[in-house]
Amino acid sequence: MTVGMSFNQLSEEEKMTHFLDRINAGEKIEPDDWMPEDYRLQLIRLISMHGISEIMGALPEKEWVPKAPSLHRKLAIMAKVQDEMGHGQLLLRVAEDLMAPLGKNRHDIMEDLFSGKLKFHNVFHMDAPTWGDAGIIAWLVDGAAIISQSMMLDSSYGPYARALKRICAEEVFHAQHGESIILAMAEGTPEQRDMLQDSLNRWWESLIMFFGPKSAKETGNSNADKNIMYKIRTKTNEDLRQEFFTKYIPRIWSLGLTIPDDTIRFDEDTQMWIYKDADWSKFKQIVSGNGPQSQNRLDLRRRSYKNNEWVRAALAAKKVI
Ligand SMILES: CC(C)(COP(=O)(O)OP(=O)(O)OC[C@H]1O[C@@H](n2cnc3c(N)ncnc32)[C@H](O)[C@@H]1OP(=O)(O)O)[C@@H](O)C(=O)NCCC(=O)NCCSC(=O)Cc1ccccc1
Repeated sequence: MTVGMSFNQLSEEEKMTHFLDRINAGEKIEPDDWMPEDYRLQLIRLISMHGISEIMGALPEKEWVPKAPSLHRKLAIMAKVQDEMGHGQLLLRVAEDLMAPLGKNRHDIMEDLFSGKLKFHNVFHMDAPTWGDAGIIAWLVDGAAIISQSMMLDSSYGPYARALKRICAEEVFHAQHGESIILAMAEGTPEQRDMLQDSLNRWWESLIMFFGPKSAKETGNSNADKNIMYKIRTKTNEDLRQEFFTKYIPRIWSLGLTIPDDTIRFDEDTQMWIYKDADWSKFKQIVSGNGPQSQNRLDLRRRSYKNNEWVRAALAAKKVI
C-alpha cells in the first residue's frame, strides 16, 4: 500500500492483493476486516452447513439417550448430544457475523434449512436402528469429522479457527466414547459382534460420502479449490477420505470386522487406497431431503423452533439477542 493512502482509496484489485498477501503471510481475517465477497460467501456456505449439521447431527444419537444400555453409557451419550448442540450454536454465531453485512441473521439460516436451501451432512439423514449404530456414529462419524475439521484449525478466518479448537477437542472425547462402545461390542457375544458388523455395513457408504465428491481439481474452480486458495482449508475431499482410510481401515480389520467392499486395498505404487466409490446420485437424493430420516428430523427441528418462539421473543424484548 502506498504511504499516506487509506485502504478505502485502493482499487478492488489492490484490496484483493493486500488480502491475499495477508492470508499468505498467515494472518487471520477478522469479521470487521475487508474481505472479498466470494470469500465471505464461501465461509457462509461452509460454516452455516457445518453448524446446522452439528445441530441435526445431535438427533440420531438423541434417539439413543432413553435406550442406552447402562447408566454410564446414558451419561456419556447425553453429554455428547449436548456438546454437538453447543458446537452448532458456536458455529451459527460465527456464520451470523458473516451474514450481518448482507442483512441476514440466524432466522434466515433456520428458514433456509426448513425450505431445503441449506443442506446438512449426508450422515445425519440416515437411520440409527441399533446401539451398534450409536457406536459407529461416535467412533467413525466423529473420527471423520475430526479429520475434516483438524485441517481447518489454522484456517485464515480467525473466528472459525478459534471455534474449531474447542470443537475438535470435544470431538476427540466423542470418538473415545465411540471406541469404547465398539470395543465392548467387538469383545462381546456373537449377537453383539453381528450387530456391530451390521451397523458397519449400513454406515460404510455414508462414510465414503461424508467427505464429499472428489473435487474437480482440473478446473481449479471447485469450492475445495477456492477454499484452498483462500486458506480456509488445506486438503481436498479425496485427501481427507484417504486419510480416514489410513487411520481407520487397519483398526476396523484388527477388530476382526469386515468392510463391505471386497475391492478395498492399499496400492503401494500410488500410496492410495483403492475402493468402491459411493453412488453419488444417491448422495444427491439423500442431501436433498430424501434420505430415510430427512423429513422426520426436519419436522422435529421445525416443531422445536416453533415451540421455542416465545423464548426468542422474550430475549429480543429484553434486547438479549
Ligand atoms: C469437506 C466437506 C465435508 C465438503 O467440502 P465442500 O467444499 O463443502 O464441498 P464440495 O464443493 O466438495 O461438495 C459439493 C457439494 O456437495 C456438498 N457436500 C459435500 N459433502 C457433503 C456431505 N457430506 N453432506 C452433504 N453435502 C455435502 C457441498 O456442500 C457442496 O454443495 P453446494 O454445491 O454448496 O450446494 C466440507 O463441508 C467441510 O469441511 N465441512 C466442515 C466440517 C463439517 O461440516 N463437519 C461435519 C458435520 S459435524 C460432525 O460430523 C460432528 C458430529 C458427529 C456426530 C454427531 C454429531 C455431529
